[in-house]
Amino acid sequence: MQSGGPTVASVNSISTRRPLPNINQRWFSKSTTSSSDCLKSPKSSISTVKRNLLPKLLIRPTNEITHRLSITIPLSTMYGYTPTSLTDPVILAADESIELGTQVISPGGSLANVFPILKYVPWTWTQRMAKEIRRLTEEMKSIPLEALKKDMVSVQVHYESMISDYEFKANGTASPCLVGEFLEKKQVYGATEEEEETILNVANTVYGAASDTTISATESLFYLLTTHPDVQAKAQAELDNVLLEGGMPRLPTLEDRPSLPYIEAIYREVMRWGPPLPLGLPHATTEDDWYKGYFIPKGTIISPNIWAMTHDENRYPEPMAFKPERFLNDDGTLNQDDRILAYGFGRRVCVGKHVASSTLWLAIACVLACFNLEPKRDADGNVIDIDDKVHEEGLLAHKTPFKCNIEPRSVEWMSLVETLSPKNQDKYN
Ligand code: HEM
Repeated sequence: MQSGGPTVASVNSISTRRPLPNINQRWFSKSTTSSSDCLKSPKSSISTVKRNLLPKLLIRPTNEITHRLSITIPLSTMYGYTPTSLTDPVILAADESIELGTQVISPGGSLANVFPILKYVPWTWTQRMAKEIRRLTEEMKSIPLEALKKDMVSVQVHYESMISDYEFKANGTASPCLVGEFLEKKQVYGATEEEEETILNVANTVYGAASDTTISATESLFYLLTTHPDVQAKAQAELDNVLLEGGMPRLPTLEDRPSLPYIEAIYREVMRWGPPLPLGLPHATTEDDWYKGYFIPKGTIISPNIWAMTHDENRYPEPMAFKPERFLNDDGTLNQDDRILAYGFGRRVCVGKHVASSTLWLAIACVLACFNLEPKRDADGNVIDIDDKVHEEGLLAHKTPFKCNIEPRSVEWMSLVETLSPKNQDKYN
């Protein structure tokens, strides 16, 4: 548990009656340039990081990598669906729907948040947005659902007597997924329309909640590692100690997590430095309240200023600096500051925080084990400066794009990564 950090009380202290605490302009400056067991299981995180992240680092631009990692996990755990590219129709519909949705729910993002009566007036901006979001949400649901149903039909024909087994696809390539599990049980036990609707809505919520947040954290991760070679070197020394067996490398797994305190400290520091939702998600009070002399009427929209909490100078001196060491004791063990405020608080805390934590930890450990990251150089060999700007997209913060080189650390690591490439999967599995 966290020791003496910001509490839920400090969350309540921010009301619409009072200006938000002095949040750093960088997050919001428009002028910047450039469930089910599926939710608890780290398995999807492991295979996605290994198959979708590492081989791609050898060949793809980083923005595609961060998207691929972050989008594939929720889509595969919910629908067993693997998008083929960043222009996959599910991704396009989701991107647009999430962007419009976060605009609408942002405090001040819509007049209807201030004057709720406007929700009922047809042809207002909010009404039109809501209609468009509904259309896009239907697309996000129906495309992967139809793909999954097709696969399941072939299962019925092929494996009729094994319908209650976890073999969803005739070709056997799909991992178990929430919607598939439901459809399978429905064939055996039946289900009401309402139950089906609920499951599909859960799947959609997870996809919406999991993708952009993980993308944002992964962007911060790549930026911070690229600009901090000292942190990379320290982390790689720790990883080599655990992962090199007889000189031969192996990839990290979640079982290694307790043996790698510096990697854990990097995870905590990335989430502290760049909380993906700097102002959390807005909530409304259910009754009148007083806090430190401020009256907060029932129905007030409250935004927890997570960014201010993770950049509290008293708690985190030099808060803009990236220093994983702030989470370590003098003897190199982890300190007690293990509450990741970026996931929110209380009853509505992020339900996917364990999936996110496993995914991000594996991404940090695997990337650093296999690669060195450094800023790109121009034709004369000079380092191209990387700015520290971050921009907002709805409620989410994203690092502005930057260029970096991602090089395998050695021939041995490179060969290991190549074995994970999809074209080699059959050979090595
Ligand atoms: C870096 C990754 C992530 C961050 C920083 C993050 C952060 C958050 C935050 C701040 C909230 C709002 C909490 C509140 O209302 O106080 C939230 C809610 C939620 N998150 Fe996450 N999240 C992440 C990843 C995920 C993943 C991977 C999933 C699903 C697998 C997920 C599913 C959800 C859901 C369903 C909610 C709504 C919970 C509710 O309202 O009861 N999130 N998340």
